[in-house]
Amino acid sequence: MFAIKTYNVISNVGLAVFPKNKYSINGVAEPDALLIRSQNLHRNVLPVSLLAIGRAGAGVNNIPLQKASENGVVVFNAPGANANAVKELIVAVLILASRPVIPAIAWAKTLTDGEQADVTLQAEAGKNHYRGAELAGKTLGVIGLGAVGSKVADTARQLGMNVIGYDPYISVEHAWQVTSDIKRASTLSEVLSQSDFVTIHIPYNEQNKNLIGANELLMMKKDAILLNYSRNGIVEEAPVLAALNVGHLKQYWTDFASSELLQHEKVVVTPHLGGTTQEAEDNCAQMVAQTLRLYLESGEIEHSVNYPAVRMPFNSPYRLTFLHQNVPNMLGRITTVLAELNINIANMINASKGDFAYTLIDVDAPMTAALYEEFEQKCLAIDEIIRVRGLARPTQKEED
Ligand SMILES: NC(=O)c1ccc[n+]([C@@H]2O[C@H](COP(=O)([O-])OP(=O)(O)OC[C@H]3O[C@@H](n4cnc5c(N)ncnc54)[C@H](O)[C@@H]3O)[C@@H](O)[C@H]2O)c1
Ligand SMILES: O=C(O)CC[C@@H](O)C(=O)O
Repeated sequence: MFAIKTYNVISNVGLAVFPKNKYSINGVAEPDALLIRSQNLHRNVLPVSLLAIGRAGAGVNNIPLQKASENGVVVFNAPGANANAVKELIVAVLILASRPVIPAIAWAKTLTDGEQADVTLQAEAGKNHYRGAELAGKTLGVIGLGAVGSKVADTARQLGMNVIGYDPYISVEHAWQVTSDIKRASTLSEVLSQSDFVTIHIPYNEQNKNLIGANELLMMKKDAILLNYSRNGIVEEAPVLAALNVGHLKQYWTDFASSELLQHEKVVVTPHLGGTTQEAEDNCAQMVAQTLRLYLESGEIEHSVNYPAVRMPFNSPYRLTFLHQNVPNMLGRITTVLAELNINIANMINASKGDFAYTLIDVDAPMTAALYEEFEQKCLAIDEIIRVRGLARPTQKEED
């Protein structure tokens, strides 16, 4: 049995991925895996039992990645699984930022039939106060052309907007997805200075902390509108409020609340709604539950943010897995341990990601508990090996 502990509201479509005869959900204090959304794990102690963390979403800034890597905890996310939901919300925000639909609806609700004019006449007479502007022909700057940004850029083009994209680290996969008729900016200032709207779709990390501050706001057009549906720490709040106060920035729309922002009349805060659609919650939970299950049962890694992707079908009924540091001669040292114990290798694979690496070795013969214990002790005596697991190929019945 594997034990999963969940935090936040996780869709049942995701939880259904774990068969009840093989998994307990929220049954034990020391689980094999956590399945979370925005839960902040930075102050949590990661139990020794913990093999994996699944983030049902894109952003992983709520997870202590370095600590997880060093403790042999593989962290998975659900790349792209909520991108359509965010894109649709951004389209709504662009429209609502250009047309005063929300105040107009609020005003219409106040109308009552009068002696001089009924509500129809009053609505016609008052609508001029709620004149908006169209998106077509305006310029949208998109910072980050990953799963969300590439979709936003595409849809904005379909709405007739000019689009300038900025992503110096774009992946080949996303480069293929981005519509070819957007302008590519090679600097942040290029995208900021030319856009009527700027929308940010990048991860929060040390490098992107405060990416948009006073200097960057000054580069923006007067009366531009800024959207932050990525993370709060990417945009510095105080200079944004100052720019709104002096009329340099027209509006700030964000998915991340703070009491200062909520007070300001030119700020609109949505309560972290980007990925909050039924479809996105189902997609995210299902994708990450499947990768958690794959890792727990077969040792294979897909969509991890801290360890490399490694796929290898079982070549024999027994498998050994090694999470280790990415340093020279690890394979030599691991295979030496196996040779010392007279264990024959049927197949193996090794890959690395940054400072960490992963090796899967299928072995010919089953290992007795005593032999496995000896093998594990020898492996863990090697400082650079972080975690070792022994797995048996799931039977067809178990896979069903
Ligand atoms: N509001 C929400 O509910 C919600 C939902 C989904 C994602 N998000 C946030 O949006 C972020 C992006 O999501 P995604 O699915 O598109 O991720 P993604 O990994 O597919 O794309 C991120 C892109 O940002 C680029 N990038 C990184 N740093 C950059 C920088 N300084 N300048 C320009 N580009 C940069 C990367 O190269 C990548 O292409 C997530 O990390 C998360 O924080 C929020
Ligand atoms: O789980 C959520 O609702 C938030 C998701 C979003 O912030 C993400 O990074 O994917």
